[in-house]
Amino acid sequence: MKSTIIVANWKMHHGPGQTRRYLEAFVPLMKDLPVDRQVIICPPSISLAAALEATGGTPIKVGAQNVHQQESGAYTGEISAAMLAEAGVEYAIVGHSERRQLFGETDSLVNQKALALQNCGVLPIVCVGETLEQRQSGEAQATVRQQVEAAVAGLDLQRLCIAYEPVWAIGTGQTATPEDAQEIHSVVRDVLRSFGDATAVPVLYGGSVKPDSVDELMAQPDINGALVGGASLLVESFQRICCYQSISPFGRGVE
Ligand SMILES: O=C(CO)COP(=O)(O)O
Repeated sequence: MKSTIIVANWKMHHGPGQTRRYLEAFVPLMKDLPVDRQVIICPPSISLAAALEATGGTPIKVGAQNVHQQESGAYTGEISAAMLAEAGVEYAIVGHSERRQLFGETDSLVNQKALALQNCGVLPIVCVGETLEQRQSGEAQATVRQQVEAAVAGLDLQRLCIAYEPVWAIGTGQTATPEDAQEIHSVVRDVLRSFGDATAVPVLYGGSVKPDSVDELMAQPDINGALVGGASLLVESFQRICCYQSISPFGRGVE
């Protein structure tokens, strides 16, 4: 896997036509993408085919935003991991806080979904993160630790991404400070160590990532990429995020 992974989570935005128009403009801009970066676009399910077509033959990958945990059956409105794989989708987000909060997804369900994806060769991007209440009551680390432990059970660490998205930072414009994010990322890494090769798993940060906050976040030692919502909806801002300039921790100049 590439050393830095930048994922666009479009949520419920951009139908097939808008997806095509976006990618027609975006794909050519990615010719300047540094070689260590992987860009993944996660559109709504209805736009996956358009995204796959528009990114075919380019280094850009396509991911889904959700999956059903069962192989097949009477689950009206749902899509299986095998169907995603058959369509050419290589990644899928699972356990996003919006799914946990609005659709009642539990840690155990997130784990089942991730297992279903790996069984079909689709790489899960498992989201974890504490609420504002949990942070304010000093439970951020314990919450994330428990979410990662539950989500990762039985998974192959060589084919997995984790995304730390503090719920209070999502869509609020309130990004975690690089230091706060790094602190939780190192907790995630610590939990992963008890499951195997923790260095194999990219740990992404999500929550109000913007072109002007990305550089410092990505300079943290345990942050391996970004999961971007609002700022991925416009070509220009997402291009700036994807092509951020690495800041060397030793080369930030004099304060
Ligand atoms: O939820 C997110 C990505 O999955 C983050 O969304 P925002 O970047 O809009 O805060």
